[in-house]
Amino acid sequence: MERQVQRLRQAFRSGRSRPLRFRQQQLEALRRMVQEREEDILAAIAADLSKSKLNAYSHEVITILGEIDFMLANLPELASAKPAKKNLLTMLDEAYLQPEPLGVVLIIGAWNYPFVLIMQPLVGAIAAGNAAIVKPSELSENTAKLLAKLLPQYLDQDLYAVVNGGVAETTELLKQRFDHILYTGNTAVGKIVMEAAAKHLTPVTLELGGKSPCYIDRDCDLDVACRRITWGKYMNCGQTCIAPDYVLCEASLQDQIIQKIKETVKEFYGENIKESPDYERIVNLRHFKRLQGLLEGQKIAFGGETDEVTRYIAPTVLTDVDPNSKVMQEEIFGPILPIVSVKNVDEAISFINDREKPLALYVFSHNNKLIKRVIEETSSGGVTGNDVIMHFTVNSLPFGGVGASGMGAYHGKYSFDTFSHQRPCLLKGLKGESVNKLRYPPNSQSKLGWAKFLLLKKFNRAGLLTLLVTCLAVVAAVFIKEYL
Ligand SMILES: NC(=O)c1ccc[n+]([C@@H]2O[C@H](COP(=O)([O-])OP(=O)(O)OC[C@H]3O[C@@H](n4cnc5c(N)ncnc54)[C@H](O)[C@@H]3O)[C@@H](O)[C@H]2O)c1
Ligand SMILES: CCCCCCCC=O
Repeated sequence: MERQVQRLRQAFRSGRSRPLRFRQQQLEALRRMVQEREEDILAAIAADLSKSKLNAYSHEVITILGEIDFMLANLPELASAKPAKKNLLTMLDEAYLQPEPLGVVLIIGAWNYPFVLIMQPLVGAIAAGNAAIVKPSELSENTAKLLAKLLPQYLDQDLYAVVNGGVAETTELLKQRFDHILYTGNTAVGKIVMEAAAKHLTPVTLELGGKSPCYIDRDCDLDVACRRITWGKYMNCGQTCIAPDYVLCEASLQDQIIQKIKETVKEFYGENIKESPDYERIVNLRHFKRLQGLLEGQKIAFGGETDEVTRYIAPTVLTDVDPNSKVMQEEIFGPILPIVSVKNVDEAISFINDREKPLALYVFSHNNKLIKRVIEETSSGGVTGNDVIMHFTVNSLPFGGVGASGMGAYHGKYSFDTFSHQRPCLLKGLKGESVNKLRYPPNSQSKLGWAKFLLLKKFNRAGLLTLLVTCLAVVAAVFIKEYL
């Protein structure tokens, strides 16, 4: 492992990954890989998550093609130096922010969207000019194996590498020194990653999970709300980091919501859900049993059927859920939707604020003011009003958590920034010592007066005009003294 990281670091130090043309070529190669090996990619995702190829394409491949296209279209602008504001003391100098790559970065992915969660950060890392090691999840082994086979065929092998394996391999990997780590997965392992990174003072982006609440207001189109919630909750069999984890609503709405979600489940997946190509399975037996455990002692409004052999759990709604029950203590990450009743929006806000900051927050209402109020008075990684999941798809919005749901963010420009250092540069000439004298010892009251004037004084319009004239006079004086 150490040798592998060394090899990447050497390649990075050669400077090969920095030129824009090189980054573009690598991103184009990545796009070619997705296009030419589409069938293999869809088959691997399908095998890992019992997912139809159509769903694998729309859940994972579209996102990556969109991300690569974005980076290719915007790379010159993203990588360019951005001029910075100057003060009176530096007005003749050049001040700018120069994005620079961080070095060798590590990307650790989770199993639930095994292709996206490796590829999307990798696109950002390459665009920003880094070398990268990716570590796909061992739980989605087909996608992991495929990435290990395909990426070296399309990308520069000295700069980009795939390491496969489980806890032992990741632990070994985390002993190495990286310049940034982007980890996607559960909070407990997030802490392990952060602790390992701290040993090298390596910055981390932690894309974690949590219980994302969904408040449904009484003033709402329940048909639309329930259709959207049903889509976001049961897609990927509930194994989505930003799936609505539970519903908060007034008790009087419960029965209607249950009925409408039940009807939508039928509309989406048919009478025999097990036969639906659009309904996935739980990733493994451990998670299947964990989810079964969450059903124990609950009042099942509909669903609840399970089949251990195929790891099938039906789309399920729980009603009158006690906030202290197990299903409300941990992220569900499966097709189980508890409904917890609250008296009103105030209670919903308190309920959310009494818990860890979630990765996503959803509010459904005709009343835009109410939506804005819930946003104002709570905190979460991201928000979608009157829908679920969709903020993930807008790459002009940074995607990430806050508090226990993570730190840092990526997607689009934010991926580029995550894997870059915005280097502040101030370039001065070697002339101008007569002005610089102001800051050299010995200090004096008059020098301090000038420093205050030049650095702290705020000007109105008239003041600005006087200042402009003064500056021109100073510039002229300096010019005459130093150049003539
Ligand atoms: N914020 C996001 O973008 C996002 C996306 C997907 C999933 N998630 C969250 O991830 C969680 C589900 O993923 P998971 O954690 O079950 O995935 P997982 O089991 O695939 O683990 C994630 C990664 O951590 C590694 N890992 C596991 N144990 C480790 C250890 N002891 N030391 C070092 N590395 C270790 C795995 O090899 C894997 O690559 C949920 O909480 C979900 O909400 C978040
Ligand atoms: C099209 C929806 C993709 C959702 C990906 C969510 C990633 C976290 O689990």
